[in-house]
Amino acid sequence: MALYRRIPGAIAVITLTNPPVNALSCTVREAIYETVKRATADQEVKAIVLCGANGKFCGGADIKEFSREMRGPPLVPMIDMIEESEKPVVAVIEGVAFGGGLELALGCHYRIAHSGAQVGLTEVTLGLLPAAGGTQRLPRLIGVPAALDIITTGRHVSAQEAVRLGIVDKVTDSSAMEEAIEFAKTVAGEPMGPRRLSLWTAACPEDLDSLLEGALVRIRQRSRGALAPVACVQAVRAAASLPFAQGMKKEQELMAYLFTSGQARAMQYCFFTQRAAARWTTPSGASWENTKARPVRQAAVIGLGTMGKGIAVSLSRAGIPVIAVETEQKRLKAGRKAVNSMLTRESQKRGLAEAHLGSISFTLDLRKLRDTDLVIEAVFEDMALKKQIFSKLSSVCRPDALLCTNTSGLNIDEIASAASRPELVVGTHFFAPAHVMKLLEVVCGPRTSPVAVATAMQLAKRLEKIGVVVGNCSGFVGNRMMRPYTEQAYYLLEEGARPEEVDLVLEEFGFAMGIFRVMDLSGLDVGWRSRKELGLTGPKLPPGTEARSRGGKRYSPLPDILCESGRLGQKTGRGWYLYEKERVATPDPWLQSFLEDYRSRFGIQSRRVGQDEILERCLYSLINEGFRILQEGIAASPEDIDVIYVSGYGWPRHRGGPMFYAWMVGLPKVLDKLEHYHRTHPDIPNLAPSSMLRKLVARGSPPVHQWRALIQQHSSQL
Ligand SMILES: CC/C=C/CC(=O)SCCNC(=O)CCNC(=O)[C@H](O)C(C)(C)COP(=O)(O)OP(=O)(O)OC[C@H]1O[C@@H](n2cnc3c(N)ncnc32)[C@H](O)[C@@H]1OP(=O)(O)O
Repeated sequence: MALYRRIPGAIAVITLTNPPVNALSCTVREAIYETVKRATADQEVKAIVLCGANGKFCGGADIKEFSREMRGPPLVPMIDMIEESEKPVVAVIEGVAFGGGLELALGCHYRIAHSGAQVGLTEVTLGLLPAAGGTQRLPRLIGVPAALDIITTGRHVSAQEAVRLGIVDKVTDSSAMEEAIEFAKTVAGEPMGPRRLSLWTAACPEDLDSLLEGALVRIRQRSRGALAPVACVQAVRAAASLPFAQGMKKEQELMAYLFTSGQARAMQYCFFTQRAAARWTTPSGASWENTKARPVRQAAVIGLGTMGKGIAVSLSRAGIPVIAVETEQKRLKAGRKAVNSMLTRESQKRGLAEAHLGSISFTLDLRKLRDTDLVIEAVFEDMALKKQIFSKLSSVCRPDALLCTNTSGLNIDEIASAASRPELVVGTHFFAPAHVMKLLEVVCGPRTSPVAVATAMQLAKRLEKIGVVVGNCSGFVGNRMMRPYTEQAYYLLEEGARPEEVDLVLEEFGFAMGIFRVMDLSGLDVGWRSRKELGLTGPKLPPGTEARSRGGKRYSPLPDILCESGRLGQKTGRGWYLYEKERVATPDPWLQSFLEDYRSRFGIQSRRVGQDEILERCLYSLINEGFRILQEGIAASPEDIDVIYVSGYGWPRHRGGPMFYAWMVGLPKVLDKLEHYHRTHPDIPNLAPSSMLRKLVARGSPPVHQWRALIQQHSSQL
């Protein structure tokens, strides 16, 4: 709702009241209409102040209403009504003014912000555009180039930048409300015509076409295939070239097209699932609601390799004092230097004073961890080494200290077996670079206690990461699903495709990089090392093993052969591609003839592999593994899998995540295709459709949010 009160000085104050973010629900819109009408009709009122309750102006339209039938007054005429008011309307921006919230403020005649506030036209992140006049008023207010950037990225703009750009008229460190009231008194009685943005003309550069073309190029690089940012560019073009009323018409047309699109649905699904992941539960009844996290006042990181350094920086950035441990003086020195320079860059970028960072001390002595609340071990993926460390930690750390292992796939329970308190051992799978990537898989072993899970999830929140609770199995959720995906990519090469063909299909789907470019970037030796450890290649491979088969299943030795010949990816200048200019991947003629030789050596008839087959075999095999993960209770819900893929594996947000995508495609189609590919490739068992997929199809393919109820009938590893 919106509360109305009159205060001395002939001011009407209208307060949006809809916790937690004062979203513009149907009731709020009705109340705004009513209260603004009341204020404009009241002879005693000379100016109006519009604010939000609880220190937040407004988080925009109520996203929950998007999936229901639209009720109540629409936003556009409501904002027009405010702009048309003869009495000045001053918006008090505290906390946030996002999406429709900022559009509402742009309809006001003045905007006063608190220094801690943020503004933004965030609609594009929900697959929409700012269709309550935002695409037409913002360019008129701050010019086309700056508006184009804000509208197409949906980025959050600080109050300081907002005042610099002219989005707000004033920023204050003290009470924005008091400032606005005093200001409103000074402008009462002035003509408001010049303050109506709809009457302004957008300042536009001469080379408008090249500005817009440049934006489209950046959009294609950032989110290929996404409709909303392209529509945003078209709407801003209208603001630059058409009168306001026609621009508004264009904005509405574009919105009508986006609003019902699958992409908008997918992105709104991502918004809610990301928040739902924090509300973890386990079948034992433990949950975020009934389990208290232990406070973490001091943390330690063991190992200052790539992951350890990023984790230490993340902790420090969250204001947590860190003790960083290494085994050798040389490594300690190099680690300290790297961490300190990362922190310096970080504080410069964020304008943070050092006081806001947690201190980091460096040591070779594990005994220094005796008072630590939480330790994150981040050494190499070597089970024996990890167990040794956990055994030592058990004797040096406090009995209640939480012991976390940063592993991308090792058995948490085996690591925990080396600790004297296995219930306090939890997996924290960070993603590289750990101070940048948002995802944290919190891996729960069979003996991990709810308190350990709660503390790790709370830590994720403090580190501004998205924590997702997963069960213990090789590769957990994310990496386990990657395996069949990468394997299919190798098999497609064996059968006749080229790396650039596979990558192009995946990039057109929306991944920033195809799988072969990703492997070249991270280094082919990463997978090689783990295949050697698993005895799939290298010295542990039993003599006489068939080259293209392991345990009766198809195996591709292609990546092993590349590694053996020193092609490790970007770092060696060649991998699946050639890198003559640093980081620029070009198709390599050598690889082409190598693949031809390989096929003829193994008697493989090369064929033209179509784009549909590339996409289906790669994605459906990954999705199929997702269904198996659900069946085994390794993930609590399909939504959790989708959060993992969107926030940690570059799955395009406008496709919602693999499980959501499967549902959008149609589960019967996914099942049918998997059956087909399994029939034609019986030596690839993971193409056999999972029983969970069959079950969902048999039940009429219910929407994703209903799967959880079906899953609960199965076993759970959580
Ligand atoms: C007719 C079409 C018109 C479209 C124009 C629009 O306005 S589209 C909406 C544009 N708004 C946004 O994009 C803002 C989305 N919200 C946020 O970015 C953040 O929630 C926040 C406002 C920055 C607050 O962040 P914080 O971390 O403090 O809290 P949460 O994100 O956890 O949110 C708290 C709960 O509030 C729910 N919520 C947030 N925004 C909205 C919203 N606009 N509509 C409905 N609900 C919203 C959020 O889901 C959380 O709910 P829980 O049930 O507690 O999970």
